[in-house]
Amino acid sequence: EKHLDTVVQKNKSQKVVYIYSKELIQICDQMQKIPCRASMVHSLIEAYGLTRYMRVVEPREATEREVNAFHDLDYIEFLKKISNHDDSEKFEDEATHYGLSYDCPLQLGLHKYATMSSGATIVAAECLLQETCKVAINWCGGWHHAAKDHASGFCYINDIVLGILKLKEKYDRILYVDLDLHHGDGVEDAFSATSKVMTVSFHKYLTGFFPGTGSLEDIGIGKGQYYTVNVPLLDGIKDTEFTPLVCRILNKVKETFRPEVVVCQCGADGLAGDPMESFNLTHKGLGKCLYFLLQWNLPTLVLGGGGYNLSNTARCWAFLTALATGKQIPTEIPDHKYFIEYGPDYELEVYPGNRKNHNTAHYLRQVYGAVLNNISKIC
Ligand SMILES: CN(c1ccc(C(=O)NO)cc1)S(=O)(=O)c1ccc(-c2ccccn2)s1
Ligand SMILES: [Zn+2]
Repeated sequence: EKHLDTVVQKNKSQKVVYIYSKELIQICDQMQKIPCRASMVHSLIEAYGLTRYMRVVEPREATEREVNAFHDLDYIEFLKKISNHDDSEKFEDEATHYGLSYDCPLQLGLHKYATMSSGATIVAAECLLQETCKVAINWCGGWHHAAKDHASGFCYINDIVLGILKLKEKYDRILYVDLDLHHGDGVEDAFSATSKVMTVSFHKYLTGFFPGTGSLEDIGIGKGQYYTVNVPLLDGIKDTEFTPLVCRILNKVKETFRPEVVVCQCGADGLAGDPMESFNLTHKGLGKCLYFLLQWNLPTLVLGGGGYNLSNTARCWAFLTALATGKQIPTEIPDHKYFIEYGPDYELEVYPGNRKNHNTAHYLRQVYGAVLNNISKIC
């Protein structure tokens, strides 16, 4: 009896946890800036038959207590208040005060969306805490810009910070890796003064490009000095430069910081073909970065984020899901509800464009040298 129980337990701990429910997808589909993206991602993962190799776990809403562990009460109360009024114009001024304007449009059900997508990340973190899995995935999470007192960059509640606070209940040293095109400012700011959470962000850094933070000189403060790592990059970077840079830096981070758990934000707006028209990455480049992290065999929380070419984002995250489950998937897109969106080739591949790469070898050597110099200061 005991033997069987351990076998079952072991088997469960091998499976990747995949956070999903019809309600979660239906709510996330309503986000104006990424309409139906949640459905496209889930449908492709299901069409590739990957859900059978994962333990599907339903999310719940983040509780007020969990949300207020990071966010200010007045901001969350306001979010709740305007989310249920369709005449939100009368709150215009207050809305702007909380960052709820152009780039974080007001829409009905916003509060429910924010608490569901962050509850999903918290449930994923709980699965890692309970050691019932090694890898937990929430493609509806990864909202790295949300600040404690205001919305920013399409992000309302910072599910990543809430997930890390949950992991802190058990783990002492937590590594956060941000592969999104944009700087993970909200997560960095939350932990810039502590040496217990190391944040490493790879992003486009150019005057006037959102959010404008994340320079080489941005290394953390007080006890957190050197536990914030920023890798500022320029337009046009390709897998061949991005992947080795990421892996070499993460290798040094592992040696010095010795993380016990990893949180990886896999924003897909750095892919070739994204409307952000910045980086020139493919799903394979991001895949090699995630694969490198998974080889550490540490509990790993995998999250989504940006990604505005919806079919490329679905291609990428289906590929990363297959990689996490150790399954090969064919390059032909399987028939499913959104098949038509994958034309004209109907294949998994995302091909790099031939946009100019502004990252010279000299520039990348400078950045790499400065970053490694900072990391080596960690005792
Ligand atoms: C609100 N902004 C964002 C949007 C997304 C992100 C993001 O994905 N972060 O990870 C960050 C900031 S913003 O002001 O820079 C933009 C608004 C609309 C943008 C856009 C939309 C489509 C194509 C190109 N750009 S960028
Ligand atoms: Zn982004």
